[in-house]
Amino acid sequence: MTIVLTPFWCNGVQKLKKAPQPPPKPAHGLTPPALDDTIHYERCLAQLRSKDKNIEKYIYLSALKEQDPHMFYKVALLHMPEITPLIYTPTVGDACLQYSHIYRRPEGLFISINDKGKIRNVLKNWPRIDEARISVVTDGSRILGLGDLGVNGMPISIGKLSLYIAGAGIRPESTIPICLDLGTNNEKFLADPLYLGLRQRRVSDEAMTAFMDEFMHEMSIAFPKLLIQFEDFSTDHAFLYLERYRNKYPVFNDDIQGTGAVVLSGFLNAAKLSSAASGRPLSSHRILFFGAGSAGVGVGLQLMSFFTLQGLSKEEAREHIYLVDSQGLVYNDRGPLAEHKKVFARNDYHGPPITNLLDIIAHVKPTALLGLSTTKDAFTADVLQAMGALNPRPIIFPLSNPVRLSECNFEDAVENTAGQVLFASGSPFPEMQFNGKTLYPGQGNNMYIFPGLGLGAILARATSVTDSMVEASSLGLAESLTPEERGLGLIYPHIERIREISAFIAKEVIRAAQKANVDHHTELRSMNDKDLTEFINSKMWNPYNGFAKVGNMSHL
Ligand SMILES: NC(=O)C1=CN([C@@H]2O[C@H](COP(=O)(O)OP(=O)(O)OC[C@H]3O[C@@H](n4cnc5c(N)ncnc54)[C@H](OP(=O)(O)O)[C@@H]3O)[C@@H](O)[C@H]2O)C=CC1
Ligand SMILES: CC(=O)C(=O)O
Ligand SMILES: [Mg+2]
Repeated sequence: MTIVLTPFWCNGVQKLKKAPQPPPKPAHGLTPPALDDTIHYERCLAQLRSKDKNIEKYIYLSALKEQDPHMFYKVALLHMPEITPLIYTPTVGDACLQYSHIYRRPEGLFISINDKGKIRNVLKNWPRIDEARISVVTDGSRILGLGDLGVNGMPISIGKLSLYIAGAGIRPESTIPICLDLGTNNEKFLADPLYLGLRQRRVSDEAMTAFMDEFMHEMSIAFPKLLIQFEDFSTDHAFLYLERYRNKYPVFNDDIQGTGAVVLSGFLNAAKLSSAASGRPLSSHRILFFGAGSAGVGVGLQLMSFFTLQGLSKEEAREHIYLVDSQGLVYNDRGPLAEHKKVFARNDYHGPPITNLLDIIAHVKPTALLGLSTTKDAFTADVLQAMGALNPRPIIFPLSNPVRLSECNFEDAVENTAGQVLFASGSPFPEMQFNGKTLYPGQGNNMYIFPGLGLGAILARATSVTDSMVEASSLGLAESLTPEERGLGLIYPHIERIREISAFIAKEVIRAAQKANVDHHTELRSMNDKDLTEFINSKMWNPYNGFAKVGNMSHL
């Protein structure tokens, strides 16, 4: 018998403030006689697969999630490789572009600049205040590589939280997707009669900061146990608000820190394979970032921090990293630079700007080329061949999302490096045959990090998310490869193991929180690793067994 959950939007706010109850079993006669959970699961999969277009599959899955969350998460968890690209990148990119047209019902909180001065009243309308543990907050200003989508960014917050639930067993009721509406500079949306957001251009930086200060303060009062994940803020605001709030509230920025962690992890596993082929030590790597925004610089900072842990000075660590932006190689003599790029501006080049990627590669001789530029096909055949000529096993990560903005595809990377490429992309590519061998692309996406990082921070009741916690998530992910996965040459684990991986990452994150003294759940300190892992697993919400058996997180 399938369990039908009444969507909480239908119930009225007052009623919903009560603790969640197990869903009532539908009374006899209210479901068809032969409705069986196992067969219904097959029925749902068949309905999903009958749709031709991914956006239709997205719409079907959104409806299933609302009507029968257990079935939705069961399908998602048992078919992660098939479902993740539908509820997350790349399809979520289309869902955002079309949100104002495909919108059917509210899911999440919308807080606009017009709510300034009374944000508290809006937050009070959230039906499950006591349950709230994690919120993904976007202002829609840089959605994936698609730019300013205004309030159409909401599906990003929804999609990330679905992955928290599927991937780390966060209770559905404990999640709050939030989209802040501070206007949009997207002319097409402003002219669209169906656009769902405020019909005004983005407010000034000053007005935004005043709004953000009130928002963060009121969030901490309304939801005292909440961890906040900032998502897809434009790069200047991403760095600004992370620094402004990170020592005051439990908050992290997924694009800077989550991406930094996932890419460091993949880089470490790739570097092992690359070093085995070249004999070069880790300390000889030169990493070229094509793209110097929140993601590129975030990854650079994470790599630099790792190199300093290996005993290098900050200056020595910095030497390993080269940035390229839309004006070419980033170096000090080039002229004024955006604040976030300065840390990696080169001091060892004084000539005219180098703008062509092939020329930059000839100058830098990189061992690794990472794309975070939103520039489709920037890694041309010539670029890929140049990387192959420089390295027996070149590390090439085209990480821009969605897939249509990827700097190259897997097939081209394989063919232009004689199959030697160590590859990871932001959005998924299919495996391929090359010279009689199956080659597997990695997916270097922060979805491997944030569920475990968030779960660990929540369970530790961390008062802030420290750099050491982020680093622990990264090293935990790198370590979580099984011997079988290493044997296949993978640099990221199979996504089917996401719960196991998230539990491991959460354990590492909790230990790091304890070392940094930011944990408030001090009972966890005396647990050995085995008991701590069991504790983490016992807290994961499980869609298979029905609501009654779900762990209760209300004590956290
Ligand atoms: N795989 C993952 O997990 C993640 C992937 N991403 C992806 O990374 C991408 C970038 O995100 P983010 O850093 O926040 O975005 P930004 O827009 O802030 O950064 C883009 C960067 O690319 C540079 N750039 C743009 N065009 C070119 C070009 N033709 N040649 C060289 N450089 C160029 C820009 O240069 P300039 O500074 O001069 O404008 C800027 O430095 C997005 O597609 C996003 O989806 C982000 C987070 C996680
Ligand atoms: C994956 C992600 O966070 C991004 O592309 O922005
Ligand atoms: Mg993002």
